[in-house]
Amino acid sequence: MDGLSVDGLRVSIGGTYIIKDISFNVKRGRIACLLGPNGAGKTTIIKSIMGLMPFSGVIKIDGVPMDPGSNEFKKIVGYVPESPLLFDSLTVEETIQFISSVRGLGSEHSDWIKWLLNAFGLDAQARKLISSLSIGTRQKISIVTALMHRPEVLLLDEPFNWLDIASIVILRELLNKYKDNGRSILMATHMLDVAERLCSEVILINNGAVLNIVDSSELSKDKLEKLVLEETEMDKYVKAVLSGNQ
Ligand SMILES: Nc1ncnc2c1ncn2[C@@H]1O[C@H](COP(=O)(O)OP(=O)(O)OP(=O)(O)O)[C@@H](O)[C@H]1O
Repeated sequence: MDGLSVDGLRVSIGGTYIIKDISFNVKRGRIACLLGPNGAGKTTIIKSIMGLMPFSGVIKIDGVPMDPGSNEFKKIVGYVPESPLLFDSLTVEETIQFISSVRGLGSEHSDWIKWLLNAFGLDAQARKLISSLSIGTRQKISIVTALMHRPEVLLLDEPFNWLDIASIVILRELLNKYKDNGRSILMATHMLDVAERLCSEVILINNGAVLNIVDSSELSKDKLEKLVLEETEMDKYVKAVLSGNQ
């Protein structure tokens, strides 16, 4: 099963490589989690795969090299950015209509979009301006807009941020189903409980490089916390802080 593959990804800013020759793949039917400290490079990896940052390397979907900026790529990929990127002056309804029109979605998508809006409790917000909504509600709209064209590959940057408990459970189960239907999902997260429940493999990142890729069937939550702290050497920092005088 092919899915998403990333080969030799490098990102240079001001002459310094902030992503250094990273390679991994996310097969169909798998969820890979990018885990690592703040500033490790998780968002940069996702943004470069989306074509939002200049990079070198090869991105393939199902074995086919893709140009991240192309329409073909956008049709098969869904993206939830670190913070919702929406137009403040549109209503929720207009936002959905706008994205449907840009993506050329026809009436065959209507039931699925209605289902998504209902699942995240957005029906009642239809006439409200984006600017008037809470950050959690904007995040739900960002998730709906990433899913409405039923993409084969999902790139999610901290998708659970700001969500209430019900939405966390709904998104978690939705992603599980999505994975079981043979899609590939790459997700950056700091939430170890989510990683433990959802991820097929954990890609540990630090200083712009892959430290390790671990199949999560081998990991319990406690082990995952220990693994992330030890592999990134954050354990030394945590010990030093906690053993200091307060
Ligand atoms: N546009 C930019 N200009 C300069 N440096 C950048 C830029 N974007 C990212 N970086 C640097 O690249 C490194 C990786 O940042 P990135 O946002 O990818 O980390 P992250 O793992 O997603 O962190 P977090 O967990 O805090 O979200 C950081 O050192 C950051 O300062």
